[in-house]
Amino acid sequence: MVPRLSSGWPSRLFWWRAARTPGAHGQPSTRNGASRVPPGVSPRVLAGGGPAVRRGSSSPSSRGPEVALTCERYPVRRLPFSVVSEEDLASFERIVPGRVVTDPEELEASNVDWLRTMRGCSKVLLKPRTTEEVSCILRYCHGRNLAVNPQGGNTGLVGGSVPVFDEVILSTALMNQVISFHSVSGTLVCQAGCVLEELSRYVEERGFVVPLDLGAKGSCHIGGNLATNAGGLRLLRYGSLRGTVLGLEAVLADGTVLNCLTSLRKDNTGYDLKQLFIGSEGTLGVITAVSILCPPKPGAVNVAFLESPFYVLVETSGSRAEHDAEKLGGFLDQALGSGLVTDGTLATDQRKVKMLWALRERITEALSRDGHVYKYDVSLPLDRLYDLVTDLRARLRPPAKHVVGYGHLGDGNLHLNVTAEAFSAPLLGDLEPYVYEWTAGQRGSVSAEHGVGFRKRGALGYSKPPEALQLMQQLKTLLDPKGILNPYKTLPVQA
Ligand SMILES: O=C(O)CC[C@@H](O)C(=O)O
Ligand SMILES: [Zn+2]
Repeated sequence: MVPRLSSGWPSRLFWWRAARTPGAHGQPSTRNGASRVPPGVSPRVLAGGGPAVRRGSSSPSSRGPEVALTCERYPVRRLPFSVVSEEDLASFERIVPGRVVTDPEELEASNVDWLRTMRGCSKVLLKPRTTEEVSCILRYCHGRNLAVNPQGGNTGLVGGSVPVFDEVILSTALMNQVISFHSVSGTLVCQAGCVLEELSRYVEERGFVVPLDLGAKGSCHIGGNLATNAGGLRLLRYGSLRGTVLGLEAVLADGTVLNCLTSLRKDNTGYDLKQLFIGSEGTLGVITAVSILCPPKPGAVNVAFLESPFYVLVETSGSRAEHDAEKLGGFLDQALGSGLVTDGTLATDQRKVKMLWALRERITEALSRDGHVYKYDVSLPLDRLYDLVTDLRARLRPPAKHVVGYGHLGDGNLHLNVTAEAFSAPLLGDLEPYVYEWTAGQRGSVSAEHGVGFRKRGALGYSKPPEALQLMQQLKTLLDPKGILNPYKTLPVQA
């Protein structure tokens, strides 16, 4: 069911299909089992709808019952870090005056993840504005053996951005300044706490685009994007952050500032150290500033939305509207003529393009309204991408409600989501390790783009050999010997 497109042409390509598990309740399906609209997306949205809901836009407390403490739901033991004392709070107050948050209500939003499935019990949140302040905080915490949870927009889906116990939360929210923008090369240098959507607006006003786009753009921070090596909606077109990031600045666990914030296109001076921090999820250092290459804003954008039983969104971007329209028209004629595609709609004007993208971007939000969501984010060979979904639909019974498969077709990335009314340990047992074994059987990856965080660290062995895991551990010990940075995350669970 994959439309054949000339290689390298589509800039973004997504798909989804939804169906109920046997015996589950939910919205009516069409005869072939596919919903007419993506799950949870109302026809009103299809017809024009409201603005896209941003991940993180609704406060956790406004969305249902109390979230269970992570340490009560999952088998995890607190490591022997110190406990924050009154004296520590006074020291923090000297480092970031007026920006030490201890109010439990304010802390709640930072202790709970966006999915509302993980909750820490941190007693303090710090809001530095500068790299020097981050350095002082880490030097202090290192000396006192206090664990630290670096936090950006808290939009992650693997529990990497919230504390597991009482880690000090170090937020980048106030580190939101653009440092420089080069109007010829498109090189953007900014602090880590800049919100992705605001950066997008900033560079688009100057004729460029950020090479990264996500449903969570309204809340996520660029530093968090780098720390998690976020993939997102433009990866097929512009490649991963590992290619578009030119440099970064990070603060190490002991407070050392590592300034690799270059903007050079070529720099072949030995190890590419910035790559260590991209995707390290705050376990090796706290990213404080980034330098990123922004491509020119495309002059023409076309979006095609093609229909059933799979829904595919194809975006093309180029510089000459007539040329692009002709190519896309040729493809659509061929796809419709061959019966590969049954129906579709095409958009070139901004409003409709945005509306079509909202359908895709809001699936995560829609799923979160369906109860507890078990999320898997796997890379698979393209010809097996959907088999895992079909397989699970046949296997699972209630309390599973919906098994939804969507993702990034062009990247071979399946987002497998299983919903249930509430968390169920037996259902988790039905899903894991089955999903991971299935993925490993295809030589796939158990985390295509969401990272490892707290949730996937037990599954790393399905995608990396023991030697690679050992090297990861050695690097962690080298850079953070006391293990204070984002503990309980990203590295394999220690026996
Ligand atoms: O919610 C998910 O499973 C995927 C979220 C995100 O990576 C997306 O592609 O929309
Ligand atoms: Zn995705």
